[in-house]
Amino acid sequence: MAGLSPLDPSSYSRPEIAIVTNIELNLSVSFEKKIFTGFVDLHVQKVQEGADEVILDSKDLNITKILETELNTEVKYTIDEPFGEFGSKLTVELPNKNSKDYVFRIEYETSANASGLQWLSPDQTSGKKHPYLFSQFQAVHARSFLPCQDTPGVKNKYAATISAPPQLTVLMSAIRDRTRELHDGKLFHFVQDVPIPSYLIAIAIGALESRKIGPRSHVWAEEEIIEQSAFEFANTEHQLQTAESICGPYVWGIYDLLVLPPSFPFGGMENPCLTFVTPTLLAGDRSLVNVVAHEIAHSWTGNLITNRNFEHFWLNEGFTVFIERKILGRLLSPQDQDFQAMEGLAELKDAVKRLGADSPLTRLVVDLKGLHPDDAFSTVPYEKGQTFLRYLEEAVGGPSVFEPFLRKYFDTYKYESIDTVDFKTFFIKEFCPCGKDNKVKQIDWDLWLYGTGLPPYIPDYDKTVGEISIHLFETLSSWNETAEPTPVIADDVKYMSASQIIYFLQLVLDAPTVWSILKLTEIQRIFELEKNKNSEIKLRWLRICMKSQWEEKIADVLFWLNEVGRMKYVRPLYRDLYAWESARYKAIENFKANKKYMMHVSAYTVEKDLHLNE
Ligand SMILES: CC/C=C\C/C=C\C[C@@H](O)/C=C/C=C/C=C\[C@@H](O)CCCC(=O)O
Ligand SMILES: [Zn+2]
Repeated sequence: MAGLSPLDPSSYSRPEIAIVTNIELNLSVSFEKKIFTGFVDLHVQKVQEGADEVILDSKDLNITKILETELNTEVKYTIDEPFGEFGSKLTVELPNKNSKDYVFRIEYETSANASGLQWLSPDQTSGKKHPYLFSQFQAVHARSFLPCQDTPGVKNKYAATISAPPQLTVLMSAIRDRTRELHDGKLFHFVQDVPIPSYLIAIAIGALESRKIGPRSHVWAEEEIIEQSAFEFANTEHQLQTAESICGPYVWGIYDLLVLPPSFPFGGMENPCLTFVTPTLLAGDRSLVNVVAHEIAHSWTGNLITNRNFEHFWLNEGFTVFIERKILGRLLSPQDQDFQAMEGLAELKDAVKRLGADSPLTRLVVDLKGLHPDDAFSTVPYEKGQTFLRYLEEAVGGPSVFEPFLRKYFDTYKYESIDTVDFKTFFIKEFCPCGKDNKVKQIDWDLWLYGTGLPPYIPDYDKTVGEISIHLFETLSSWNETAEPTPVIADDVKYMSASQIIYFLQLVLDAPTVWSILKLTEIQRIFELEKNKNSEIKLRWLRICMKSQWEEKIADVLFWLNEVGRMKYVRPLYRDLYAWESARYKAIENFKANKKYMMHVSAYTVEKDLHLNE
């Protein structure tokens, strides 16, 4: 497929011929031009005897010169025509040299429309005084920031020197080493000594403040939300210690959080040493910190052991959700752990319904040949993946057997990139399915890994925590609102947690019947939804309103769509508006007007949701 690798359908790079072993970036930022300029030193090792080129990924990069620094000679290179959203193949000639090792200095600049970078003007920030820049490189956007082997099958240490205007702070997914004042700016130096895949390189530059929230953690944000952020994430160290008690030592030194502007496209991104989070987590009551537990879990699953390519994304995400819920189970209760899984299952059912039960994208291991990872993304690898692991855990005898296995798995494959067959082989070796009735022997690996639709087995989750939501849903479902007085008062629901309200709303959203606006008005009143700051509640509430075609609420939806860029919220709401014929035009006009403020990945996917590219 247009020169893409047989080992990774999302990358041109061929590490089996010559591999990048270390990255040293030296860049300066221009907010005026929305570009980075400078060079990167790529250390390259010949793998195949007789190899005469190293193949890299690049996207919209303006490369001006490539030098081999030890020979101090300019080398020849070619940049192929871009193919779809994958960028261009960059082939660099290996000069004739006796040793296997090379250092290439690539002089280049990024482009103003780099798909992995989001540039904000001062008026798009909270402080309104300074510009802001942040990155989101997963799955394959690192190539729009630097030429590299942009496949998770290759892991590198990296160092970076970044120069920026004096009022701004640069942060990266690495240890902050030192800062130097220049006459016209500041120089920031970073070191990441644990090998990571390119998608975990990350950068943010803005007028940032920090607060210490634990012995190895700071939270970073613009001044306007720093106190709120410090409050929301105050329990981070507790979560980290709980994760360590499950997974083993945390190897990354620091665990900082950066609260980004609202256009950040995901809930969180597990950038090492510096998790990126959306400000939609700032609920004011710490009710959405499960996302932080998720990102902390990635410190082992995804960041230490990494999917070899994105066809095995469930190895990153299914394991991470599974560990996230174990952390919450330890911090809250086993019943809460199961409740979270029930909520996740409801989201999985929604996704399977939307994609179609026979869609290849509902498989745990997907085929990405010719398909961009951003187009394959859904909750399936997360929730079907965690369900599979829960099933495996039950099959081998429960957590007391499975957790020591997990620690051995982490220890065996740490710092490596693996695929599903590696995991299966390791599992089978550990739990030798010898006996006839052995549950391990009965595991239908092919059905789980390559079957479409919902998981073949759904665990019998403890329903204690969800009972109140189910009861409320049933009461309101059977209420004849035109003839009977309301069966629920605010007192009945005042002790419901945010998660219980979310689950109740999810049940309403998934109900086969459409609830009347009268009934919805009642829900709005008893939960005081107009005042609620929890974004998961808001998402479900607004989706319910769209399902019931509550005309007046369209304005609220559009307002929120223009405020946040988190795809988990923006995509379903745009799809809902599109599905409602009389709201469709408004949705399309709104999107066209606001597209320029969205990050590439959000605009790219919503454009498809609105069928604008057909
Ligand atoms: C089977 C899917 C195959 C490949 C998809 C891989 C990457 C897709 C790309 O779009 C990037 C995803 C990045 C995700 C980052 C964070 C998520 O865990 C957030 C989840 C949603 C949210 O809470 O907002
Ligand atoms: Zn994740």
